Amino acid sequence: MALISPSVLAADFLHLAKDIELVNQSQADWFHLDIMDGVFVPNISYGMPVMKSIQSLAQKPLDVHLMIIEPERYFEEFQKLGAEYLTIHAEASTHLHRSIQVIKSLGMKAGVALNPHTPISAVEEVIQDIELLLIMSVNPGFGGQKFIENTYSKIEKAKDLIIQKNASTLIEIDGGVNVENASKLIACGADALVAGSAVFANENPTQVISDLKNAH
Ligand SMILES: O=C(CO)[C@H](O)[C@H](O)COP(=O)(O)O
Ligand SMILES: [Co+2]
Repeated sequence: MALISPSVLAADFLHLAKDIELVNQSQADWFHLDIMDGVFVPNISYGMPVMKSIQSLAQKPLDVHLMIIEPERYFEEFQKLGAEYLTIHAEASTHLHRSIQVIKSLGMKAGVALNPHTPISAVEEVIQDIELLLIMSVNPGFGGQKFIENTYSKIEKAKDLIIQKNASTLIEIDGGVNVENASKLIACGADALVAGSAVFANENPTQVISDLKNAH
């Protein structure tokens, strides 16, 4: 069974408490929080005050996906806001190794995200240091985009690397994940699935979370 991380980006922000509570009561494992700065990606999502409100209600670990330049400026703040997994983009961190060590020294689990064009080899030298490898299956910045098919072979390459290096890194897939492609993603080696619009744009989000959880 894969870990399921519903993306709050697709939730109803006018009734955020309702959607957080829905995830609390569901089979989901984590909350996926997308933080965008309008520079690294062409969109601005939400920031610290909203994350603080989410944290106050969330009863599951916060899986925080930073899509911001120079993310190290905010590591301590995200730690205080309760991030369990803090994921930074390889493309946004000049000193990726150092940033990973800082995240871990603050007591968080470190994740690295890769854009669709970035090869798995970009994390070859740090794979043993990270708890999570987030493979973007859309170009980051927006929810509701079409899944990029090349992701399947990329997951297999990531899995090979993890086995070869004897690492225990989890592979997370983010973007365009739904009940239709979940089984194939898991078969290729995905350990965790992020789903935003597939969950919250559906009239029965709890059922979709359950279907994703039970995909095999
Ligand atoms: O990181 C992201 C976008 O940059 C989101 O997590 C992702 O797009 C989830 O949304 P959806 O499931 O609707 O594609
Ligand atoms: Co994300």
